Amino acid sequence: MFLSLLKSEQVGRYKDIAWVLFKHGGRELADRFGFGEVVDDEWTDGDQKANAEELADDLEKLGPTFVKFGQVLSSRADLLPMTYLKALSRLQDEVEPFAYDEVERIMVEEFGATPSELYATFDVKPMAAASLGQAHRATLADGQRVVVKVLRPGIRERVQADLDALHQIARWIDEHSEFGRRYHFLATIRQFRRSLMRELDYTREADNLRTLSRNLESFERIVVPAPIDELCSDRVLTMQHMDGSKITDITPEQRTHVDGMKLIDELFHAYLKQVLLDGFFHADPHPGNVLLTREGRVAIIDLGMVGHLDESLQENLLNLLMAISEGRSDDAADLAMSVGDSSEVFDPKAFRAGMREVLSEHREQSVGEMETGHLLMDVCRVAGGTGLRIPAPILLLGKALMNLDQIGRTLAPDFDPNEALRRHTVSIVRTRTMRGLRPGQLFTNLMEMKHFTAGLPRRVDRLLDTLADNDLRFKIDAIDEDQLIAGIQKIANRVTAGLVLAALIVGAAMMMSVETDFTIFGYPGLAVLCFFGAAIGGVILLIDVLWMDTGRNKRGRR
Ligand SMILES: Nc1ncnc2c1ncn2[C@@H]1O[C@H](COP(=O)(O)OP(=O)(O)OP(=O)(O)O)[C@@H](O)[C@H]1O
Repeated sequence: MFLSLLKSEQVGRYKDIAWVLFKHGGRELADRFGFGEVVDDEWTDGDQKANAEELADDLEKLGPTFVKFGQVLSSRADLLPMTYLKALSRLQDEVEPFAYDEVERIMVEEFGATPSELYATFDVKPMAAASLGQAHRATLADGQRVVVKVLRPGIRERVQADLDALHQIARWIDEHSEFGRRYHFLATIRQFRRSLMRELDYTREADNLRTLSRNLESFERIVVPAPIDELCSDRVLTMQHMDGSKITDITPEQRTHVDGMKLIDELFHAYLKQVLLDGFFHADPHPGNVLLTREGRVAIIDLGMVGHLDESLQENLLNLLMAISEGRSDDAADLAMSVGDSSEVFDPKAFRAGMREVLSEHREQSVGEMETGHLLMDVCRVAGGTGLRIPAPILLLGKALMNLDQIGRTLAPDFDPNEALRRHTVSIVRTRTMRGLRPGQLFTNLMEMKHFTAGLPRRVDRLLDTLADNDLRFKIDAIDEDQLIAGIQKIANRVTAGLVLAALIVGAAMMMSVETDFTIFGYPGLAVLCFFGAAIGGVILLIDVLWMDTGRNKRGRR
């Protein structure tokens, strides 16, 4: 057993982690490790909810790395049922704050001065204490209100040790279980390590705030706090204070003061722009990270976790979202398969059937119930269940859109995300075209796909039937070289004759003004002869053209 390979002081921690994973990892793993029957297949909804809450509690007890791990798992619609995703999304990381002495020590180490020397005021009591850091209210010398986030002391070392343990366990699971082969646990942990290590560097979060703020500057109802550069380091982040309440906490009275429909529409548009145009998006827009400011704007905070999409994934995702929102299940399945990575056990037939079922279920929903995020999460669930691995940014996006659906319900219950998706996508495609991002292909895809795909299944069906009957024939019209050359020669002769006739006419016209004794009908004789010559030649050429071409057309029809 792999536990025997570890140092004795690590064993206790590994055991705790392994136990939680196996306890909730399903019967397959539990059996494999001889823990007995931990999970029963015949769960009722109530059992499942209770187990999901228990998983959230167990992860919380394991500490900050696992609280973050739970938050990441909450986007894995391909791996876990919705009840679990919901329980994990609520995972609280309100933990015990650390002492102000530590804050002071970190400030001195980072900037060589204490908070009272660096800020005009600094609230000793933290406004929030999360697993990775805590936030304090402060003001600058010019009176500007700021929030100062300070990284928890010793957190990097602790997270590193936990990640090492998770890495070992994940590798073991991948090598020894069907579950691991299907879901590539190790790849998930590697990615988790990368994103968590980035979250532990506040200079990155400051960069993310700057980038998002720049990308969203055209949205007048959206605001992103600006970092205060001279008071930022990898362990301290000072940024503009956003004066407002969390969307989840707004009162019905506050709601009447804002145009909820416009706000959510702009927020939705901003998200689509982040994902489909900028390829850089806020990966954690849970309602607690979105504030409604006193001026009636939406503030986006906590840019610790961001998602990146390259251009080709953006394009595929755009087409996938359109196919999903229009209920074109076969197109959506094709697109998902082109972005996904098939495991050895992938079953395309079951995937297509699942997609059809999910999209038809959602088609029956009324406008108010439509949830794009939920829909995308369901697509990921079907993919995971049939062995198709969906890229992490799409999973993150599913969760982000689901959070937006929730924010939408709070701000404007009548908001229709599907309609908004279609409307904003058109403007996004236009901007992509103007920016020169593979415009032709994308635009054609979007605008023509609908009509093209309507007839496509029928055409493909017919083609496949013919192939199956071994009755596919090709008709090839070969070119007769001699005839082609004769034809070209004829064209050349006609063009030359035309040019000579044109020259005669121009020459005749020029001679009209020449004074001469030789006249015909009172006009210069040479000019009149040239005109006649040109007219007779023109008529002959015309007859030749009409005669020959009509004859060829008739032959062609025969
Ligand atoms: N710019 C800001 N303006 C106003 N309040 C803020 C601002 N930044 C953070 N806060 C408050 O501090 C809390 C913690 O901040 P934030 O979510 O960024 O911390 P975190 O440690 O990254 O949390 P999490 O672990 O949930 O990601 C927020 O929920 C919010 O109440």
